Amino acid sequence: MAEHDMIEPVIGVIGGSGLYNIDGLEDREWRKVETPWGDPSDELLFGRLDGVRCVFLPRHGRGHAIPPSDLNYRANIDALKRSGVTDIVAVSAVGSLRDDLPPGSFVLVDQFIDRSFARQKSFFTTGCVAHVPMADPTCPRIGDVIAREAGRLDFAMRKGGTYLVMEGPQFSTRAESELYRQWGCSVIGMTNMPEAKLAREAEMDYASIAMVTDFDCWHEDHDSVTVDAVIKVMKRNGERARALLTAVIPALGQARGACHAGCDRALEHALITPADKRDPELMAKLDAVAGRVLAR
Ligand SMILES: CSC[C@H]1O[C@H](OP(=O)(O)O)[C@H](O)[C@@H]1O
Ligand SMILES: Nc1ncnc2[nH]cnc12
Repeated sequence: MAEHDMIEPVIGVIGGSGLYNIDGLEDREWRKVETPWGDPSDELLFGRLDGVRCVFLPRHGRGHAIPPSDLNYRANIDALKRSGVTDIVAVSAVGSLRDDLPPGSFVLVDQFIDRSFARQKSFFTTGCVAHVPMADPTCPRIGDVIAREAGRLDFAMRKGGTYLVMEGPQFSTRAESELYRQWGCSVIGMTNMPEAKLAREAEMDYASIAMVTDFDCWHEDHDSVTVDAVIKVMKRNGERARALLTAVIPALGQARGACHAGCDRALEHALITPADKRDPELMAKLDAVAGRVLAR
């Protein structure tokens, strides 16, 4: 896309623990989307909110049956891209690593430390190598819109924070939790990587709203984190996230030019394998993710 072209954005929402649906969608329809990377977590929910096209995907599937390490992150991102999504708002439950982010806090994440290790992290495997920039892993344009709408709703949200991605599914040990605090991390979760990396490779703008459910295990006034405790806070967080999305989606959906941060052109200078050395089978699989740059 050239910088002066106008687009009608399509907003993708990836719902994490506690968010399996979104409110107020017109023309709603759950549809199966096939991808060359396998099956996404579930069918995708298509619809419109105030006329803005949006597509919702429950990250762990409806019924939350898929753990973080078994999620097919590539299929999830490809399915959204294939469905026309331009902007992704990811919503996730997290533990807090800071005293001033108690359960119930919302954080607009702007950095990640990726400690996950048992996942497929790239669309670009042997046969076509690409290295996209990740210095700023989230889209500041989407972040500004979320922060503005949160402000309008009088909704407290911390702008900026580092999300430590652990492999899981077990929660962290106290020593790990203390280490991540020393590293200056704000929150801990299990899913935003490789999701954010793959969104960047697929040239989709990605923002992450982290909803704090617990103090992980470092906090002296709190016991170890348990799923029961997490679920109690998660229900309330989920309701508030749905209210926020009802405002954010129509605001993000206004016609716009290219992203000033360049997220939608991340592959522009990323491919290193020359055209005549690329694997045709892999090229076919990359049709949705990299079609813009491979077509020329
Ligand atoms: C239910 S607590 C642990 C679980 O919740 C988070 O999931 P998501 O990021 O999809 O909201 C965390 O990453 C774990 O997968
Ligand atoms: N403490 C925690 N650690 C990892 N993922 C989480 N998701 C919610 N709380 C979490």
